[in-house]
Amino acid sequence: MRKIEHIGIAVADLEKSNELFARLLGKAPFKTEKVDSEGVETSFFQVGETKVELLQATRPDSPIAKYLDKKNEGVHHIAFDVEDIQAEVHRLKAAGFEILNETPKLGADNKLVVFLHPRSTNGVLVELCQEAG
Ligand SMILES: CC[C@@H](C(=O)O)C(=O)SCCNC(=O)CCNC(=O)[C@H](O)C(C)(C)COP(=O)(O)OP(=O)(O)OC[C@H]1O[C@@H](n2cnc3c(N)ncnc32)[C@H](O)[C@@H]1OP(=O)(O)O
Ligand SMILES: [Co+2]
Repeated sequence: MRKIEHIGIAVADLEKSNELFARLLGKAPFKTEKVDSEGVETSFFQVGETKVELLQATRPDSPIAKYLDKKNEGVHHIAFDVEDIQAEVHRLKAAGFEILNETPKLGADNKLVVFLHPRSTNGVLVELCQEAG
């Protein structure tokens, strides 16, 4: 794991949260992107070497909609940048972590992504990211 690639924040209203985070960080998001496979619309703010990813649900069965049904807006996941995502999946599986998708899927910002179940990571949803190339 090389660095924190992004921190994912679940929000109810992306437009309002974009304004709030733009005021907080003193800059506009550098991109917005819909990821239909996850049922989310995202926006990204660059903060030094890492990013803040805001996520709004686009449909009721999205993980973000389900999360906000139970919890408040706030930190939803931490994403780590990895050099070889398949090697990390094998390493983490052997170390006893619960991998949610062993086959990496295409996420936002041209990244291949894998998630670890929060029940195996002290209650924190962990995402692994590798540049898709
Ligand atoms: C934009 C693409 C991508 C990127 O490129 O960056 C993204 O970031 S997409 C982000 C959205 N996608 C995901 O989150 C995919 C992975 N998540 C999942 O597969 C599911 O959300 C889950 C983690 C398996 C939970 O789903 P499910 O079991 O159906 O939900 P429950 O509501 O029943 O929760 C079970 C259990 O897990 C706790 N939980 C759920 N989400 C989180 C979370 N984000 N952080 C911490 N804990 C979480 C939930 O509270 C339940 O706990 P208990 O009540 O104690 O059982
Ligand atoms: Co993410």
